[in-house]
Amino acid sequence: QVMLLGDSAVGKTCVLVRFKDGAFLGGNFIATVGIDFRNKVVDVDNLKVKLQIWDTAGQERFRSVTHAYYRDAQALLLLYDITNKPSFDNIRAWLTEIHEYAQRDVVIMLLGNKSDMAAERVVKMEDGEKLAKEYGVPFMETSAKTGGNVELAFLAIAKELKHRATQQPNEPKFKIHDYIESQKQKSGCCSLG
Ligand SMILES: Nc1nc2c(ncn2[C@@H]2O[C@H](COP(=O)(O)OP(=O)(O)OP(=O)(O)O)[C@@H](O)[C@H]2O)c(=O)[nH]1
Repeated sequence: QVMLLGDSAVGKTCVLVRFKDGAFLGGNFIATVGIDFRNKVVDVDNLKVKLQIWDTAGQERFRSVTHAYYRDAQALLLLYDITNKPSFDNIRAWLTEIHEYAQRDVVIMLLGNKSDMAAERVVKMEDGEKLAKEYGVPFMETSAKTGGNVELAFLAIAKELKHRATQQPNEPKFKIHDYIESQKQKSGCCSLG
């Protein structure tokens, strides 16, 4: 199981819909109530990995509902919105909650979403990178609108989980940081090959 976490309106539902259906939910913002999930099967080195992805409500009043699901998650995608400073400042509080409720070896990835909104940006990419480094978690900026890095975020998680499940003693360990660094698109844009 993979869980999406972060403040309300950072784009958790949109990132999931982009990954699942390849589309962008523009227009009216409809806050998630409680928790919702979608499945997607991805190919990892010719092996099918089924991701069950839980989309949680960012609003405070649903916190007690979502806490109950943390311990079943193998991976957590923690999102903030690059145009919303408080959503970035709250990441530390999210990480504290994660350490309190999630499994100790859970895979965590930090995502700065809405990278397409360059004109409204208030959180620098370096600040995201710095915070991620401090906590030792992989980081990338994503855009549910253009699709930038969305697929990569889930694929990196799927690869990591597959390696954990099938790791042979003599096999080199999968390095999620290196994989992401070699694959990621630096800008939010989409027109790469
Ligand atoms: N430009 C742009 N807008 C986005 C992006 N992702 C989400 N949005 C918009 O941001 C708003 C909130 O997106 P949601 O995905 O519903 O947010 P959420 O994090 O699921 O919110 P909660 O369900 O309350 O936790 C919507 O109006 C989206 O259209 C993005 O990458 N780029």
